[in-house]
Amino acid sequence: MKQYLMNINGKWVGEELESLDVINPASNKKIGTVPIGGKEETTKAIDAAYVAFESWSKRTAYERTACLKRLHGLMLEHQEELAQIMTLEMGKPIKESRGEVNYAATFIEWFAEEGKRVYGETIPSHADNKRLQVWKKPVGVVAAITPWNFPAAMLTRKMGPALAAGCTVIIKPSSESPITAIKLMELCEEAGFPKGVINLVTGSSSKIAKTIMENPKVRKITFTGSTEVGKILIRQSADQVKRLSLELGGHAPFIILDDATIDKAVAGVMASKFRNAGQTCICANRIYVQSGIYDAFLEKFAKAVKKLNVGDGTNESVDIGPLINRAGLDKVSNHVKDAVSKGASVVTGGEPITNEGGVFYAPTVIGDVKPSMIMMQEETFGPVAPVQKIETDEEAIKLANDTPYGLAAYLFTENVARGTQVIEQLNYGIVGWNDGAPSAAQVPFGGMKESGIGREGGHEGIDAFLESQYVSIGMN
Ligand SMILES: NC(=O)c1ccc[n+]([C@@H]2O[C@H](COP(=O)([O-])OP(=O)(O)OC[C@H]3O[C@@H](n4cnc5c(N)ncnc54)[C@H](O)[C@@H]3O)[C@@H](O)[C@H]2O)c1
Ligand SMILES: O=C[C@H](O)CS(=O)(=O)O
Repeated sequence: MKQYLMNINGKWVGEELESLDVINPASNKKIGTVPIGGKEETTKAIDAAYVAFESWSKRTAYERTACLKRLHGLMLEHQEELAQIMTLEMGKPIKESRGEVNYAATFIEWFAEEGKRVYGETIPSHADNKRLQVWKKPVGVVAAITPWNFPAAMLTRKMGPALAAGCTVIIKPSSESPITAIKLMELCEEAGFPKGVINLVTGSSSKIAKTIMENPKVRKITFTGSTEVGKILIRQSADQVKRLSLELGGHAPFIILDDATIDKAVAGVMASKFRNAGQTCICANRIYVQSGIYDAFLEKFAKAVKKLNVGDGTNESVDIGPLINRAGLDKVSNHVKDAVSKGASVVTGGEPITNEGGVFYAPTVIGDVKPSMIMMQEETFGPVAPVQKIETDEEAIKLANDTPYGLAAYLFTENVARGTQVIEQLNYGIVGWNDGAPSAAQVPFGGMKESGIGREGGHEGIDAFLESQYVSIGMN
């Protein structure tokens, strides 16, 4: 059984600490251990990042870009190794894991270039004896806390811009899938990032976060995870006014109007809903279908869902892997039971699948749903697709916006004017219009309302790691 370690100031450490097990959710078997780091280790990581910041922030953007480009190449070279460990530790089908490694690498590649375009400004002066400028500076030491469901991409979506901007980082991956981050750390070493620029700690998230929040050397927290934890971090960050970027929970409405192309809509829902077994922040959580095509859509959709192959993600033919753990399976089961108890009908699926100790749930379509059902209000985070019939565009907009979340929404209609008028009224940071898979490195990804603060990806993604310094120059 491999004992993986933390990396602090260029050294692999933690073998003397108590460790936690990393479990393969497809088999319930232990695949490795990681150290349970706490205050001492986190403080050492912060100190290392703080010291390294002095030199790293003064490197030219071109020097930083060179490290990032080497990391990009190494990620592609090690795609299979990274994908295999990702699938083992969190269950994602291997073909999706390979895709995630490529997707994760695009953030490194895109921000390697973006770092060379951190431009300041000159501002027309109001007085002939003054010159007004805006200089851009890296925010400082950054703590990055990431979720389990995209263990590579959610990390590089933070590391890429932070490092390109000249910041140094402390990474805290999810304890459910820490090994992918450790493997990425190995590649960062090989890419030649100086010691202390990137540090990785594993273990007690609350103790690590508390140490981060109480240390003035950390100027920025970038978090991806649940809204509940995001709210804890907002409260904790207040004492030292730490900068925050928050990528939080979602509850995506998927609206299909009667002029949509049904086959395109089915393909869109399949891509959005069943990616990572429905364990993504932007997957369709509520599917609203206009009455004129409801029956035809439901028939084709259910037929496509029944074809999905469930099993161990290391098998190339598998489409749906396990849920992340027993708690995740129980949540999905409870959401379905709640819906059925309130009058919903199971069109297909609706049951857990017992398979070699793993935690699997059958790809499921639920009909006759109502807004009062839990799955229509909270993230199910599983392969369950609730479908509700709607009559008008206005009804779809009202239902779609009736949530504290505002991350992603989807609309399928072929009518440009109609689509524009609907989307203008949707309170969501991301909208897939006839597209079930909108994510990319060059776009501003993030949510409104309780789905987060700020954006990751695109030029806004690097702005999150920069401070603007206004300089007024007296010429007399
Ligand atoms: N908006 C996005 O881009 C995005 C992307 C991926 C996942 N998510 C959301 O993340 C959630 C699933 O991921 P998860 O289960 O890993 O989320 P989570 O909030 O349980 O954990 C996220 C990270 O925070 C850590 N953490 C847990 N409690 C903490 C605390 N008190 N203080 C500091 N850190 C703490 C965890 O160890 C993990 O590293 C879903 O809600 C999903 O929608 C959002
Ligand atoms: O789970 C949330 C991720 O941000 C989804 S994506 O990989 O960015 O599409």
